[in-house]
Amino acid sequence: MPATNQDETLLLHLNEAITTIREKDQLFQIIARKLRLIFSFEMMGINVFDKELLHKRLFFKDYTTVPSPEPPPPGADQFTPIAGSPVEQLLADPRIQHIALSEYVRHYADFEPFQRLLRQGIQYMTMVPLWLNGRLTGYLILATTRLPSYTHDDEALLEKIASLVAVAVNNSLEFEEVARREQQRTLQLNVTNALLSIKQREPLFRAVAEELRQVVAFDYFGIRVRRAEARGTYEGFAEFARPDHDPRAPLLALDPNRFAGREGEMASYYNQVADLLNHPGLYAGDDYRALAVRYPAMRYAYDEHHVRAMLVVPIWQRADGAAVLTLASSQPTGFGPADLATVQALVPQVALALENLFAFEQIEELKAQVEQERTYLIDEINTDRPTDGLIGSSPALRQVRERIGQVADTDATVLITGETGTGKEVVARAVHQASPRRGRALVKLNCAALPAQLIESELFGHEKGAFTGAVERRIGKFELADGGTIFLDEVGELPLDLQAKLLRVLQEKEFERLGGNRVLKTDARVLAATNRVLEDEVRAGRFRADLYYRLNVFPIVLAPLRERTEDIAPLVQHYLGTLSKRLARPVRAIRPADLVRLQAYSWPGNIRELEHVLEQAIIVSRGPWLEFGGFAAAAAPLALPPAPVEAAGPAPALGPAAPETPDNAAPLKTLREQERDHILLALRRTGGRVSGASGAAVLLDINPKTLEARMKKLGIRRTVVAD
Ligand SMILES: Nc1ncnc2c1ncn2[C@@H]1O[C@H](COP(=O)(O)OP(=O)(O)OP(=O)(O)O)[C@@H](O)[C@H]1O
Repeated sequence: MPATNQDETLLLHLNEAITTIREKDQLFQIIARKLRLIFSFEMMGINVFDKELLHKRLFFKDYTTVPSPEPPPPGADQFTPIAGSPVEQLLADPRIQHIALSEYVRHYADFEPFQRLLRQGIQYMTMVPLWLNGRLTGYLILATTRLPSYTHDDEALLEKIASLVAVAVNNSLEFEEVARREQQRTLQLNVTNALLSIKQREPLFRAVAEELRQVVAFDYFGIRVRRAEARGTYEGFAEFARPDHDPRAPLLALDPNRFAGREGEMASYYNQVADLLNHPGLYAGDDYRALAVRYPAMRYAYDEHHVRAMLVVPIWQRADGAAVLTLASSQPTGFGPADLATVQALVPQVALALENLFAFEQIEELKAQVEQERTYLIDEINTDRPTDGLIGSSPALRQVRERIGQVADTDATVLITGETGTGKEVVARAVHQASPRRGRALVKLNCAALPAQLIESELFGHEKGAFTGAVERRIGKFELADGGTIFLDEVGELPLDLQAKLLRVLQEKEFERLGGNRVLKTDARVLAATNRVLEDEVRAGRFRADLYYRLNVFPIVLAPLRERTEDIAPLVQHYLGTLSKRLARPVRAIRPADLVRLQAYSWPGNIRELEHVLEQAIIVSRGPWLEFGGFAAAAAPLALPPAPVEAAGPAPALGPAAPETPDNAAPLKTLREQERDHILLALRRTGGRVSGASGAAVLLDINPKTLEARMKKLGIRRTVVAD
C-alpha cells in the first residue's frame, strides 16, 4: 500500500532530523513530537540491547503527556540481564507486538518497571523492534492509557519509522562511545598530570580520586595493598570517602577494635574475599546483596556503610603482594559496565603511581637511614677527640702544616705515616677541614679493627642477604663519604684481596656492594694512614706495590714526639687546660723539673701517651703541683743501674704562678736520667752495639738513627759504654 503524503512528510522530517541533530535528547524529543502528530500515545521509550542480546537498558524516555509521571529510577540506564525479564519472551517473536500490562503483570508480578507504568496509568504498550543491518538492537515502545488501534498501514509505517530510529539510536550510541573515550582520555591525561606533579601518597591519590569522580559517581575510593610479609591482610593504602562520611572509618576495612583478641577471625574474613579481589568485578544491587550474605567482610560494608554496589579492579597480583582498587556506592545501580571499563583503563597508571610511591617511600626510608648513619659517623669522628688542630711549632710540625696547606684543596690521595699516637688522624682531619669538602662528611674506617669480610662490607656496603647476618641492606663508607673524605686508618693492615678492591676504587672510582650486581660510583677523597713502613711491607709481599704507589701520591710524615721535644711544652700547656676542664679539676702548675723529665722521656706512645700521663697526673694531684708519681713508675719498667746524672737546664714553669719549689722531687730520678740509664743498660747488654740484629736499637724497639740521636743528646758515647 502506497504511503500517504503525510507519512512521506513525516519520514522526510525524521530523516532530516536524524542527519542534522547531534544532541541525543533534542533529537529523540523531536522524533517523539513528530510521532505524536500521527499516533496517539502518552509515553515513548527506547530500549537497547547489547550485541549478545544478553542485556538491555533504557536508552530514552519521553513521558511529557503521562497523567501522573514518575521519572525513571536511578540506574535505569544501566544494563540489566534480559534473562528472566519480559523482554526474554518478546525476543522469541521479534515483530511488532501489543501488550496489555494487566495480563502481563500476572506473569511478572515482581517486575518493578511494570508496576511503575501501572502507577502512572499506563495500560498498553506497543513494542516495535529496532533492526539494523539484520540485527535486533532494541525496541521502540509507545505506551498508552487506552487500548490503541493500529491498522495494518500504521504498523507498516511504524516499521519504516523504526528503521530510521534504529539508525538514529546507533549513531547516538556511537557518539556516546566516542565521547566516553574522549572523557577517558581526558581522565587519563589528568591522572598522568597528577602523577607527575604530586609525590606524596595522600594528595596524589586524592587527586586521582577527584579526577575519577568526574566520570564515575562513587561514594568511596580505596586503594588497598597487601604486602608479602602481611599474610593476606590488606592495608588501606589510600582511602577516600564522600565528604559526608565519617572520615575516621576507612569504609571497607573491618574495624580492628571490634576484633580485639579475635585477629584470626578478622584475617579469615579477609582471606575469604581474597579471591574476589583478584578479578575485576562489578557487583551491583542484588549481586552485591548476595556477596553481603556470603561474606562477613562485605556484610560489614553493607550494614555499616550502606554499600549497595561495588567495583573491584586488581592493580597487580604478584609474588611480593597485591594491590586492588575498589569503588563503592550506596546506590544499588551505582555502577555499570562502562564504569568498570573506565576504571580498568586506569590500571597501568595507578600501578605506575603505586610503584613510584613505594620507591619514593623506600628512598625516604633509606635517606633517613643514611642521614642517621652519617650523623653517627660524623659524630664518631668529630667528637672522638677535640678538634683543636695541631699544637706545636717544632720544625718537623711546621713542615707538616706546610704540607697540609699544599695538598688540602686538591683531591689528591694523601698517605700519612708516623708512629702510633703521633697525630695521623689529627692531620687527616686538618686536611679535610682545609679542603673544599669540609661541608661534607669525613668518614673513618680503621682497617685493623675488623675481620676481612666485615671490612669489605664496611667499605663497600652489602645487599640484604649478601652473607649470613646481612639482614638489612647497608650502605658502605665509600658511599657515605661521597662528596666528602674517607680516612682509611691503619691501611697497612688491609688484607691482600681487599687491597685489590681498594685499588679499583682508587683507579676507577667504582665499586660494588657485597652481594650486589650494580656498579656504584663514588667521589670520595681518600686519606690513608699507617704506622707501618709500607716499603718494607711491599718488599715482604704483604702490601701490593701498585696500591702503595696509588696511596703514596702525597706523603706526609709525622716525626715521633721524642724527635720534636720543642712541642712538648706547648702540648702540655694545651692539655692541662683542656683536660682539667674536662675532668673538672683545677689547673695545677707543673714543676720545671717535671717538665724537663717529660721532655727527656722517649714517648713510645707519642702524644697519646703524653695525654694519658697528663690525665693521670691531673686526676691524682691534690696539692698545688701536678704529681707524676705514676708516670715515673711507668717510665721505668726496668731496674736501671746507677748512672751519672746530667744536670737538667732550667725550664719555665707552666700553669698558674708557681709556688715556692718544694723539694719533694728529690727521691725521684728525672726522665732524662731514667732514659739515659735505660739506654746505657741496653748498650751494656749488647756490648755497645747500636744497630743490627743484636744492637740496642732492637732491644729498645726504636730506629737506630733515633737511638744515635738520643745518645748524642744525652751525652752517651759508645766508647764510654764499651769500657
Ligand atoms: N699536634 C697535635 N696537637 C694536639 N694534639 C695532638 C697532636 N698530635 C696528636 N694529638 C693528639 O694525640 C692523640 C693521638 O693522635 P692520633 O689519634 O691522631 O694519632 P695516630 O697517629 O692517628 O695514632 P694511631 O696510629 O694509633 O691511630 C689524639 O688525642 C690527638 O688529638
